[in-house]
Amino acid sequence: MIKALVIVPYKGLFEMMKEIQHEVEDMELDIELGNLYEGVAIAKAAENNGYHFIISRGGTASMIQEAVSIPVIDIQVSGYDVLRIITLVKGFSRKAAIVGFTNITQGAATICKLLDLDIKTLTIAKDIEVTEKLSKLKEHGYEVVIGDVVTVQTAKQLGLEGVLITSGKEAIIDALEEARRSYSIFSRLQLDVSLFQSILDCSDQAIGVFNREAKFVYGNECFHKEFLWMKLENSADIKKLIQETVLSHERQTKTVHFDHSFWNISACPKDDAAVLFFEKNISNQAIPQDGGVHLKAIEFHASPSYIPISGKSVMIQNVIKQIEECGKNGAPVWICGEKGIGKELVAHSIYSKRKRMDEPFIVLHCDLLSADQLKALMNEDFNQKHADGVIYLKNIDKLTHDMQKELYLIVTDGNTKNLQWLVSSESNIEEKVKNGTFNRDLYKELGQLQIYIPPLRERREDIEDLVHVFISELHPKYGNEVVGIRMDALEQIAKFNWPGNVEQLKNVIEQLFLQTNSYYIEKEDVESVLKRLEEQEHYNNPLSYIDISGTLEEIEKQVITKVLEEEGLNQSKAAKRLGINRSTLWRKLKS
Ligand SMILES: Nc1ncnc2c1ncn2[C@@H]1O[C@H](COP(=O)(O)OP(=O)(O)OP(=O)(O)O)[C@@H](O)[C@H]1O
Repeated sequence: MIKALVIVPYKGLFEMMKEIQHEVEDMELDIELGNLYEGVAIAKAAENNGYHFIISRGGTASMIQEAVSIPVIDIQVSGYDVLRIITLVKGFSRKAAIVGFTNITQGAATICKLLDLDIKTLTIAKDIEVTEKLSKLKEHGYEVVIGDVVTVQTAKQLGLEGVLITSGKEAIIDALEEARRSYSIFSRLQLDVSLFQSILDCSDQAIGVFNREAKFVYGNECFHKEFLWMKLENSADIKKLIQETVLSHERQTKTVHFDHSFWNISACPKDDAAVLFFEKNISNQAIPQDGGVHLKAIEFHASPSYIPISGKSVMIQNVIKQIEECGKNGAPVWICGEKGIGKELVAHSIYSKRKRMDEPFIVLHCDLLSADQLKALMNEDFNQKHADGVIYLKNIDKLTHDMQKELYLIVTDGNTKNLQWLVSSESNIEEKVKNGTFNRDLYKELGQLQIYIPPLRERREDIEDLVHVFISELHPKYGNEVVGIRMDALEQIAKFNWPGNVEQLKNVIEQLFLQTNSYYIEKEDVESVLKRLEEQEHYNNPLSYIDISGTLEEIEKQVITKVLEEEGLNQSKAAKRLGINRSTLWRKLKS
């Protein structure tokens, strides 16, 4: 049965509604009296009470429709209503005008013409025009104004006679008829909606709809099982993806790490919203859910950011040339060099030279990767989806023997022939191959093309460029107060040995950027930061502070003293660390 709330703006209509209520059997009608804002307040309070429609009239109906999401049916002003009111007004001796929207004035003008009546009709497009129009009428000697509730109220405020066009029974019956028609369409649609809803709920893919502000609109059953939509709304990556989709009107795909899992998300634009299809990334099978270190063993970069390689040295220019060549043919490339020298950056650059960049760039951290993870990653599903992707094996020399064998089988398997393998290693790998600690076959397979990046201390002429690039990169992160570095400060930086290479330089520049209070990084700032670094290096290198020129006993004593210092002179702790008992420690110190 149709359930409707009728909100009427004036008392007379309330009474008439009550009368009609008893004659209507197929509808449950609740009737309330409320004009304009009062009407809106009533509608809002009742919005969730299971009504199919709200029925109201004129300005009150329009305002309610803006405030609630259920459909509002307007009791239209009928020709009978206009005729009725004109018949009434023609008896007035004072100058009268009909003011209202076209729904009133058009019919009224026709009737006045037919009956040869001298009643002016004035059409308004917006409520706010009423006061101005009525004031003008008043200036021209009009005393009576006929219209709807707003017109009549304004007329009264201006000292004019306001006559309300009331609704007759026919208009109400028409409105109820419209409610019946709408309900039958609505019920059919409802059936369709629940059919589509159940189809979406059957899907084992999570599907969510978000509006352009990244606010949640809809989610299928699987979506609600997988996610809390509030969390998704707050994810910066997801917000960005939605906004890009809505603005570009184009389908976007991205791999996002969310809630301890990787998700391949396909986002389709739909009007002012984005429909997101979530698929668990296969690398998750390889990731234990304990959120431990293994989480970082596999990284998917849907579109790795392209950072230009800076440096004017011949050595680095040579590296750039090699990247151009290696990028063209898709063959494996072995990138070697010390830690933090830019091996991953070079790998990204090779990827960016490829014709197609829609395949992911997958980083496997070989020092964290387990055999199970490797096997799980390279399954059939992976081969189907990412057959043309790029895999970067970071620090391949850290793989165990068994894993090296496993990897060799994968690399030489026909299914992976279209993958591009990029590899990095720090140490001299040929030595390891010679002494049998690295698998010769695997090296032969992956090491035909090699790019060697020389340490930073061997190409100090690159330092100036790098420093300026790093300062400019820090502006968006921390603001642009620091604009450069003094020449003498730069000289200090260029002299340093940089055991941690470009990565270490980058970190030091960030540290200097943050601690500098002026526009330029000064020499004193650099000196103090580098001094601290040297002390740290010294401290981290145990042999550097133990004099090994003495006898074994003397060296042993130095080691014990150092450990004691580190343990805050706590003998028990020092003895435990050294694997001796307390009395032995005491005896060795005394000797
Ligand atoms: N020539 C360069 N121009 C600009 N930035 C560079 C350059 N070389 C390295 N970098 C930056 O230095 C940082 C370290 O580089 P990257 O991570 O590629 O080194 P890596 O050799 O792969 O390190 P790891 O020791 O982790 O294997 C990165 O932020 C990278 O962007």
